[in-house]
This record gives sequence, structure tokens and C-alpha cells, in this order.
Amino acid sequence: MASTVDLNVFSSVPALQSNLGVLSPDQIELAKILLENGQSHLFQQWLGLGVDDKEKLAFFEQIALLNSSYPGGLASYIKTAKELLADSKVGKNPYDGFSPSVPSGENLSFGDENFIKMEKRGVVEARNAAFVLVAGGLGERLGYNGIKVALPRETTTGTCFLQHYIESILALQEASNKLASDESQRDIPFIIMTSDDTHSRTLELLELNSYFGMKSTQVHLLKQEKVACLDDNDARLALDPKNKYRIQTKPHGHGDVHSLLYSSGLLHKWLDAGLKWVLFFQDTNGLLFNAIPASLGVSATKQYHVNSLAVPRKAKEAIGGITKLTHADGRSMVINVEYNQLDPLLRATGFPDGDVNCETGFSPFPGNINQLILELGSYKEELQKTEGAIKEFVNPKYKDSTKTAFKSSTRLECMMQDYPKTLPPTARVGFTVMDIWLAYAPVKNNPEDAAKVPKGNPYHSATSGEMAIYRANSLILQKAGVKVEEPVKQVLNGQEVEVWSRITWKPKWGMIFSDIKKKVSGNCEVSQRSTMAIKGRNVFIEDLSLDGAVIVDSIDDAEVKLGGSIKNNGWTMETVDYKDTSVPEEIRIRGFRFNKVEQLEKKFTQPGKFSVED
Ligand SMILES: O=c1ccn([C@@H]2O[C@H](COP(=O)(O)OP(=O)(O)O[C@H]3OC[C@@H](O)[C@H](O)[C@H]3O)[C@@H](O)[C@H]2O)c(=O)[nH]1
Ligand SMILES: [Mg+2]
Repeated sequence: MASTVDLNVFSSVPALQSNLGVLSPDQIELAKILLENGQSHLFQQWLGLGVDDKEKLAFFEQIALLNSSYPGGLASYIKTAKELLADSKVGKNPYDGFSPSVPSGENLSFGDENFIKMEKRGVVEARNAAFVLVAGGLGERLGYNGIKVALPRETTTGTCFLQHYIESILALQEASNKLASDESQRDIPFIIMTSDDTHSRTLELLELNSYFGMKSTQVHLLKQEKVACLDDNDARLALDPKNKYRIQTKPHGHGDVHSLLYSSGLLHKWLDAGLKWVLFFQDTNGLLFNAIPASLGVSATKQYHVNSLAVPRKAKEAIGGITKLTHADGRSMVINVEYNQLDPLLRATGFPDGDVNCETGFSPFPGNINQLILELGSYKEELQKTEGAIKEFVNPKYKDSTKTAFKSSTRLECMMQDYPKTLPPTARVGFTVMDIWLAYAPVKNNPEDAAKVPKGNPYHSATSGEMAIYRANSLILQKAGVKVEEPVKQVLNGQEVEVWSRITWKPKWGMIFSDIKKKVSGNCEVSQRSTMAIKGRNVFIEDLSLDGAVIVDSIDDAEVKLGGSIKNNGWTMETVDYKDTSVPEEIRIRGFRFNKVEQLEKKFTQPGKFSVED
């Protein structure tokens, strides 16, 4: 029980004092924390004992959650908020004293000797990795009503992002376990960070689909909590406009993943199990797993503590720039500078043109695709010091130049890629640059905004995201020796895109280039209007001439030769307007749908050797 002396703090807040009788000792402690941190306004409108008592208890339940889900609790949140709001008010540059330069890192080029070597090394390492998907965001820019991981990655097979991610991890797991020197079998852990906005729908998607073939014990959902909103520069917490017994909350950002992993106890378990790597990735990059094996190989070869995946970046593109920041006092770090900060930073440090392309036609700063590979041992050590807290920022929209009032409440935010900011100078922080066509095609923008993207910059839309899958698969097969016809240009939802043959395959068919090459032989050609979906593991493309649509599915014990001349009317593409609400949302945001006129579809459910020929 709180002592009488302690209770004196309440005498200046009669509305709270008169209600102490309904509160538990723990709740009284929380009330004290609030008062000590300048939050007495929260109780101003409280009614007397006996009125709304349930709501008052619910208020303290929320306070308890806000307090326990933030490293250092609410007191620490409010203290940091005051500091950051004061910095923001005087316009302090977060990079004060640092000058930016272009860092050097690993450059991989698809299909060459080094790339193939890195991919093979990556597969060996995969069983020592845990995968972490951050999927707590609502995707406000996309404006899609469902959860983003449920969107089809491509609509030829309709496979959603989450299914593709899981099947990719399982394919890596199997390939990696085969190479294990001690023949032990490991299940790669898969963590999904959710939020109140995405949690139940993510869980439902997994359960309805039997976890897409993964063991349910292999998958862990960690839900991030929102943080309290702030009303003014004194970091007074904002009350929910609809309920005076509730604090208004907003998302804290993907940086929460570190404190959640820390408090989950999983890092400990993973170290004990002999794991070495934690790979973080985002919700809608359908090309990501093309880049994973090689970049994991780079991490292992270079013994990087931190490896960020990057692609060449167009100036002003909404992806962060990987930058070397050198301080006047000699310190330096390689870190993501977020896309809204890069231009002001450059202008403030002697680059009057800001964020512009150089002679290569790209920004000199590699673009961060927010796929991070962290070395588990050093990661756990660091989190033990920080408890997973990540450097935060605040971005208030002020009412006027006095910067005293906000247009709407703000909150602290954090980003997972800011993790290296607290690392000692001895940490090995690197990055790996790959081709855009191979590694990055996120689905973030709604059709209207995508159509307004400056010419030459990527759209990051559902349209471009799907087209990128076909382009990447076509280019990979081209490099494996298949004559895939050149694409045609088409305008879909106001965006000019290259339409390549609609080629898709399951991850187990080919995760790395050397495996794919083994599955392709002879003289093969695929016309631009063709569709090819390979769903079986042991399907061998041999002397194939395809002009139409073919779908092959087979069990692992069936060896299938896909060859000969296949010609049919195939699947045509029909344009759809994104405003046409008679078409399902996940289709109309792409601007097209398939008319499945004719196809050759074969399924092999018995062991043996077969061939698909027309
Ligand atoms: O609170 C949050 C916010 C976001 N997220 C997740 O974090 C991921 C990234 O979110 P967004 O797509 O909004 O991120 P942004 O597009 O603003 O920028 C991000 O991706 C591109 C990179 O270049 C940027 O550096 C990176 O911050 C998504 O998977 C999203 O679901 C959370 O899990 N929780
Ligand atoms: Mg965002």
C-alpha cells in the first residue's frame, strides 16, 4: 500500500484524489508516475467516485500497458519526448556536426561467379538464421483495406506475400538442412511483428491456411503496442477525443521490433540452439528472396555484424539513402538517412542541389530496402545494454511559426534500421548493393499517387510490384539460357510498365541461380504473350517452345520434363480501372486482370518420370 506521505502528491489533483478508493496499489503507483511527469491534466475531467468507475479502471489498464511496453516506462517516454520536442522547436538538425559522404560496400551482380559463390554460402548459412517480418503497418499510402501480406504477390497463381515468404523460408530450410555437416534437421524460426491493426487478420490468414506448410510452432507473432500521443511541447499526453478516460495512441514505427525481440526471450533460445543470424524484412517486397541467399553469404564471408541490403536509388525516391556520416570529432558511422531527411542534410552540408542524381542517373547514395541481416551474438549483446530501445524522433506538424501548438497530436517514432546508431565504432557495419530488377519491388503506393511519380522513378505500386516479378523471372531464365521474348510497354492505372511473359515458380523449384540453371536445358523459348506457372519441385524445362499458357504441378517424387512445342490461346490481359468498384480491390489496384482463355494444365500426383508435351 502507498504510504500516507506518498499520497500527498494527490492533494493538488482533487479529481484524482477523490477516486483513489477504486484504484489498486499498483494503479496508485502509476498515477504517481503520471503526476510526477506533468500529466495531472489527464484527470481534470474525471467525475467523482462511483461515476464511470469502470472507465477509470480501464484508463489505468491502458496506462499499465503503455508503461510496460516501453523500455524505461512512461516516465522515460515523456522525458525523451520533452527533449526531442525541444530540439524540434529550435529546429535542431539531428545530424548536427556530421557531414555525409558516399560509403563503400559490397556490390553484387546477378549470375556472376562471385554472386553464385555468395548464394551457395548463403544456403549453407540459412539454417543458422531466424527470419523476422515487420508487418504492423497499416499501409496508409496504399490505401488497401486488408492486411498487406494477404495481397497476391502476383495474380497468375494468386499466391499472397505471406505464403510466398513462408514457402521461401521452407525451401531455404530444406536446402540448408541437406548441406548440414552433422545431418541434423533444424526448423528456421519465423517471427512476425504485428500490431492491433494487423494482428488478428494475420493470425487468421495463417490458421485458415495451415500456416502455409510451416509448423505452427515455428511461427511466433509478436504484437507491438502503440504509444501515447502528445498534445504540446511539454509532452502532455493527449486524451482520446472520444473518451476522456482514454489516452490517444498511434504507431511507434517498425523500430519496436528490437525491444519486442529482446523481451520475448527468443534471442537467448536462438543462441542456445546455435543460430547466428537474424534477418529482418518488410511486408510487400515480392523480389526479396531473390536477394537473401547471396546477401546472407556476404554477411557470413565478411563477418558483418550489420548488413543492410540496398539497390541503386533514384534521387527523391521514397527509400532511405545509406550514408557515411563523419562527425567533426572524428566519429563516423554508416547509417540509413531517411528519404525525407536526406535532401535537407545535403543542403545543410555544402551540397546546394540536395538530393539529386549523379552522372550514373542515380543518387550517389545506395537506397536502403530495409532488409537487415544482424549477427545474433553481437545483436544480443547490444540489446542487453539498450533493452532494444532505438533512437527515436518526433515529427510534429506545427500550427504556426511560433511552434507552440500542433495541428494534431504527435508521438515519438522509431525505425528498425536505426539500430546501428548505438553500436560501438568497432562494429562491422556494411551493406550489399544488388540490381533493382532482382531485389526490390515494394507495393506501397495507391494507383493515383503512383501515376504521379516523376518519370523514371519506380512506382512502388501493385501494378509495378507484380510486373517486377515477371520481369525478374524472365531475366533470370534469360540468363539461364532461355530465349524469353522482349517485353511490351503498356499503360496500366496511368503507369507505363514493361509487360514480360508471366513466368512464376514456387520457391522450392529454384531458390538460387545454380539450381535454376540445372532445371533448364536445350533450346528453349517463351513468347511475350505466354504464361508459365511451375508449381512442382522436379520440373525440368528442356527444349521447350511456349506460346500460350502452361501450368505444371507435381509431387516431389514425380520428375517432369516440360518440353516440346506448346501453343494455345493462353491468358490475355484485360485492363481494369482502379476506380471500378465492381472489381475486387486487390485486382483493381493493379489495373489489369487475366482472361484465362486457354491453357495446358498438368498435375502429377504419382511418383515416376513424366513429360509434358503438347
Ligand atoms: O509501426 C509500424 C510501422 C511500419 N511497420 C512495418 O514496417 C515496414 C515498412 O513500413 P513502410 O512501408 O511504411 O515504410 P516506408 O516506406 O516509410 O520506409 C521504409 O521502407 C523503405 C526504406 O527505404 C525506408 O528506409 C524504410 O523506413 C512495413 O512492413 C510495415 O508493415 C510496422 O511493423 N510497424
Ligand atoms: Mg511509412
